[in-house]
Amino acid sequence: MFERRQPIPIGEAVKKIMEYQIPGKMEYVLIEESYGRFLAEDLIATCDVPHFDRAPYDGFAVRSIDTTNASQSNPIEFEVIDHIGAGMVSNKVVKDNQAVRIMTGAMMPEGTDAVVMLEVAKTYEKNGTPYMSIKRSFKKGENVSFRGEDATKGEILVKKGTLINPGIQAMLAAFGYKKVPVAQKPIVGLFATGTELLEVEEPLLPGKIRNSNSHMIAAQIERAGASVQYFGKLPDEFDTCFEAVKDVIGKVDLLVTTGGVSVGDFDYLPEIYKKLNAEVLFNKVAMRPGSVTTVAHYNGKLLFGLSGNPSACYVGFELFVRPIIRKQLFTEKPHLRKEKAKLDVDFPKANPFTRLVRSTVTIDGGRLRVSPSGLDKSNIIMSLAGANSLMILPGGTRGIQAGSEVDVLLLEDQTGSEWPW
Ligand SMILES: Nc1nc2c(c(=O)[nH]1)N[C@H]1C(S)=C(S)[C@@H](COP(=O)(O)OP(=O)(O)OC[C@H]3O[C@@H](n4cnc5c(N)ncnc54)[C@H](O)[C@@H]3O)O[C@H]1N2
Ligand code: MOO
Ligand SMILES: [Mg+2]
Repeated sequence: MFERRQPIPIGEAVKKIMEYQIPGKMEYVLIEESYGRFLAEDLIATCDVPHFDRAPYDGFAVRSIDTTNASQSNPIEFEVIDHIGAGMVSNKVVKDNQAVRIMTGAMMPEGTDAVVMLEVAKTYEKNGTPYMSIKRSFKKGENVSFRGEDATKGEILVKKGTLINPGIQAMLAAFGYKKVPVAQKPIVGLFATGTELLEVEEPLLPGKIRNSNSHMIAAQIERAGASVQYFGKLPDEFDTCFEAVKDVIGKVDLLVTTGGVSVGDFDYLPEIYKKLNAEVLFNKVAMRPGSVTTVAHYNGKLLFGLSGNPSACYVGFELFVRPIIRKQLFTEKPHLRKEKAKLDVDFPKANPFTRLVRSTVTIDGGRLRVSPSGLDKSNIIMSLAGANSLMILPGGTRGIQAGSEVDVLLLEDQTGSEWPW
């Protein structure tokens, strides 16, 4: 008897997956290798930045009190007693009407509390001794970059789970993190199933197609922040697939398969889950494409049976695999970022399931606009190239008109959402 599957809403399916507590793991990598990784600990200031008062301009370090009476009609003269650049430290103590010629980044000499920019000082020599004079007063602290103005020791600056960007690289260096605590990349095992599949380099044959999904998913796994362990393609043969799947489960953190998950005579994933005695969390989701996406739990591991249809596979990955990867990377917002956008075209046909349309979001006058990036069928590959988002069209009895506001999930954005539905 044919077993009819019971579709569950997307939000419920995501929830079932996210209930699995798969703890993230930490490792240390050299700062040179940390760009693009996720912080495994809060980034804390290990020192004040800067850790000394310094000059933000090229000029003269003075005691502001000596400048009080300076004016256009009353220039005040200073004897220049030392000359320092960044990295140099003056050992002179600056006294009444004395100054140190100082360059940007150099430490303020003892006794000084203001910097006169080169442009406003008149310089000259008297008997071989350098002097300078100014025609305006300077306040205490004027033109000084103070110790700790950028960061104070002990301050929490970046939260655990944040993607390391070039700015964070600068901070890590400034605080002396030669080794950076980052989230270990979860290892995602990957199989493509299908007797019809050819390798990329093989010539086309009748009834056969090139295996494009494994390359697509490998890239999605990397985009999500994990490592892919590709185990190759499998023919649609039960025993071969069962043994192969069983064999690798212990070697990976998550296992993704593509194809063979629907109700066809050669779709063996459902039977494989049964024979493994895996707990199937769901085998039908009320969405298009990707309705056949099946997720099972076995021996502490999640097994993701993504559809063989390329677009269905792609969408299934982004909705269900990405967040569990991001969770293991300590991200607080593991889901795709959800925003509102104005729809550019009509979708007159009703659909009972929520549709996730591969789309292109553009920014127009500061507002998001969205249109499909190509044909909206689950067996389509080409619409994926221009997809920077998934437009969410709620299921129902009516279509949706151009000009309506719709939700979009942004595929390239790193901010994320806590919980989309
Ligand atoms: N009677 C029913 N038939 C189908 C149903 C259904 O509910 N009842 N669901 C349809 C839906 S929706 C989808 S989506 C597909 C899902 O099929 P499977 O996930 O079992 O995948 P396959 O049958 O193995 O392949 C489907 C399709 O995708 C191509 N494919 C597979 N692997 C790859 C790959 N690595 N690279 C590129 N293309 C691949 C494959 O050749 C097929 O054309 O089932 C519907 N049927
Ligand atoms: O799983 Mo299918 O993708 O709904 O067309
Ligand atoms: Mg099938």
